[in-house]
Amino acid sequence: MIRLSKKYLVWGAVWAAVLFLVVQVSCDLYLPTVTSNLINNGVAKNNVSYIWSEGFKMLFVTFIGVLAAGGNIYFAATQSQKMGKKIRSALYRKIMYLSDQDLDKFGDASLITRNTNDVVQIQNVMIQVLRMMIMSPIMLIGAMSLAFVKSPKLTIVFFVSLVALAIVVAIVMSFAGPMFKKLQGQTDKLNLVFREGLTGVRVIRAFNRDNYEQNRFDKYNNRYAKTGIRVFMLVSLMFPLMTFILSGTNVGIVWFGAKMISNSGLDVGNLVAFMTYATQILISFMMLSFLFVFIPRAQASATRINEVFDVKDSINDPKQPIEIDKSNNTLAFEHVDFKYQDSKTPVLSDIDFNAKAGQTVAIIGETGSGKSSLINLIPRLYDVSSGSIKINDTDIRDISQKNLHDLISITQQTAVLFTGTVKENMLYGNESASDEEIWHALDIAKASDFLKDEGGLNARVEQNGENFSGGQKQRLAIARTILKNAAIYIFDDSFSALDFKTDAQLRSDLNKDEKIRKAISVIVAQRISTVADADLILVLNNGKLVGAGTHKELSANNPYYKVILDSQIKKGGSK
Ligand SMILES: Nc1ncnc2c1ncn2[C@@H]1O[C@H](COP(=O)(O)OP(=O)(O)OP(=O)(O)O)[C@@H](O)[C@H]1O
Repeated sequence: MIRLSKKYLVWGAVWAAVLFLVVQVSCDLYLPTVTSNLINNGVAKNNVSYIWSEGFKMLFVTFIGVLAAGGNIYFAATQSQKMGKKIRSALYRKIMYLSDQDLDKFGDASLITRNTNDVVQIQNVMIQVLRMMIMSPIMLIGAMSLAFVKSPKLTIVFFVSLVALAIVVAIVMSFAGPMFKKLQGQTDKLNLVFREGLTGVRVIRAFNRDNYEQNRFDKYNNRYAKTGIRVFMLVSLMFPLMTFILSGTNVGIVWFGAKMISNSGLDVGNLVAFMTYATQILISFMMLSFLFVFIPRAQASATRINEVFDVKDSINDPKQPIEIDKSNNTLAFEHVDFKYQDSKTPVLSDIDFNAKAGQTVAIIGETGSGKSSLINLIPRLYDVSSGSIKINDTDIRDISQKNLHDLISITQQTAVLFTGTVKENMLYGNESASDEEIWHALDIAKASDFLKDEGGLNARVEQNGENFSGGQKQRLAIARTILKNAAIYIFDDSFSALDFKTDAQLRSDLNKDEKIRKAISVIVAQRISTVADADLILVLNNGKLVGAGTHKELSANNPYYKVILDSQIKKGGSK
């Protein structure tokens, strides 16, 4: 937490909070002395004018104390909230740049909890730290010194109470700390199951698994509630115990104080002041104790947040990047091997091919043969394990990621749309595109007809594009890809959701587009009809390149291609 505080607190504001607090505590500490004077010199001696003047003094000091408390609360509240805002924002930025591998490692649900619930824990504790953690020690030391001045003998009473309080706090803390850590982990699990339930709600209903999923959710919910009940019962136990010790202390002070008064060893006013100091001391100690119980919870959250910040970027920019522009580009895979971090066997082995501007490369192969893995290497979503990928004879690891991403336009296997309007989604591909250019891209992607009925470019896109069908979403994603001015266009199984006729029409229109005709297109597909026109067809089998050539060449002499071709002809596929 110290690390996050150092980075995200504005120290000028923190000092202002401290300054206001010092004023507030000074006022609080001065008040019992004024009370004691008022009783000893005013009430006991029947001096009405002294009572008035001390009374006004009390009001004035209280007023200043209230103002100072307001100032402190203002700075403490704004600083803790701003700190939360900055952490959330920095964490979001970090998450956006995490490699796919690291995203998989944390999981979506955990990253969401870290950026919401964990940050809130820190925020909540920080406001208390900026008040109690500073106020309590000052109050504790100030009240103890002043109480000691009033009566050194009576001080022994609350020393005994302090030891009792310390024992209670130590016991509670030792149990509560680990429990709070466990609670945060269980929040992750609960979010994960909830998220899965939400996204899979249709599947759950279709398979009649409502009860099964409900039980799964209840299992984690019960675990979370059990830990929560235990830890909060434990912490709540501190209240009555502390009140008991506080009351015992007051009884002890009154008992010994009364004896001292009867022996003329103490004034009544001093006893009243002493009791107020004793209450201040014990309350400060209690506040400090509560903080020490809640700090471990925030510390657990801070550790989880720092885990994300500490992830070293596995995909790095070169120190001296080579700039590549978009004209007459080439793309080459040179003996590329690739293996996912946690898997033992390589997903791709010895992939080798070349393409130049104006050519279309198609990749075909059965499910799981490595097609998506291959194309994910081009924008460096993952880095090759060995070999190299080159654009214009330059290794893509020697190009800045910004430059590389600028060269590439990609449609992923699952179309991703963002909440907003269709136009906003289209502008993702090209911020400065005119409406005319957008309609041109939508025309090629065969998305304009249904869009006209939906309200044109201003049609709403709901969360995950759920107000569009799978095929419509896919077409919008294709249009966005086309709209971008790129050197390499990648379509990962993007045409599978289209019927044969639309698929053929779309590819034919794609080839007519000036921008795309001059670029390299990489198409992943399952259907022979989609890949048949490509300049180079790569046949993948189990991560190995088992065929490369044109449709004509491969149909004549490649057994793997022939198997796919035969199976599709038998099924009634075209070509
Ligand atoms: N993130 C990942 N971590 C570990 N293994 C993965 C990951 N993604 C894919 N794989 C594995 O890599 C292999 C190739 O997967 P890939 O998605 O590249 O195949 P594909 O040919 O595109 O399949 P499909 O036609 O079904 O889309 C599969 O065995 C898969 O289990």
